[in-house]
Amino acid sequence: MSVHTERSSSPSRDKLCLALDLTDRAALLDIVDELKDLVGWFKINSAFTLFGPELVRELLARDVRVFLDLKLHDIPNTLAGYGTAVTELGAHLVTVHTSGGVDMMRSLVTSADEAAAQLNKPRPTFVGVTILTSTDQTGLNQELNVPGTVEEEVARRAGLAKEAGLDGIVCAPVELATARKVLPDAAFLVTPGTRSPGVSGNDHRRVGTHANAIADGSSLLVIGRQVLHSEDRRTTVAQIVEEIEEARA
Ligand SMILES: O=c1ccn([C@@H]2O[C@H](COP(=O)(O)O)[C@@H](O)[C@H]2O)c(=O)[nH]1
Repeated sequence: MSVHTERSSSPSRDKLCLALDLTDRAALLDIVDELKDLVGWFKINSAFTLFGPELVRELLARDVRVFLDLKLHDIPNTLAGYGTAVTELGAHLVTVHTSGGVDMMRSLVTSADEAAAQLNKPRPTFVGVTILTSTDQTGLNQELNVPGTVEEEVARRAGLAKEAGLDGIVCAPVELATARKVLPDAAFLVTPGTRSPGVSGNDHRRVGTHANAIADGSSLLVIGRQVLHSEDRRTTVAQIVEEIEEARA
């Protein structure tokens, strides 16, 4: 089995993913061109709905890594189809909801492994979304009717991801230490919900700083609005790079 693992020469670039939550195709590609020397990964959701696989190919042609944030959640047979499709497309990283269960997640991985062997190319890295960073303790217990603490539930779902053969998980920065205890050392831990000190966490309910997330073992910081809404995107990214470098020192 081969999985996308290639690394660039800049460690901080490898740790940074820009969430391209915008639907203007030209503006989106301009931002990628503006920042791709500093940012190694670019994530698409709504833009994929609008512009589809062609957009993924356009990003891949720019020699950046593509995070296709599909947050898959369906029956195992349907997930098998996705496993083949995302491998054929060449996405580097794909999300699936752990709440769909082990059989569902395993079906994605198995079909992607088969497609990768057939096509002689790596399959995407698969990470399981544990609890969305917009969910807090009250939301988990009262609205979703899930007992226990958020941290316990993240650990439980990380265990399901491991059992299903996923490569890692998505969690809030505050759960990294717990997740690292449940998962193998090589697990790929993706953390949205990080910000520079003093910057608004927006709709995230479980947030942390970029520096703390790196120090606690995040594999990839996913950052959108702090960069997209800033007056000078390059300066903002350069400042985040500094925070990452300091945390790694
Ligand atoms: O639990 C999750 C899972 C995914 N996300 C995604 O991360 C980015 C965060 O964007 P910001 O603008 O930096 O808040 C966004 O694309 C989400 O879809 C998440 O936030 N939480």
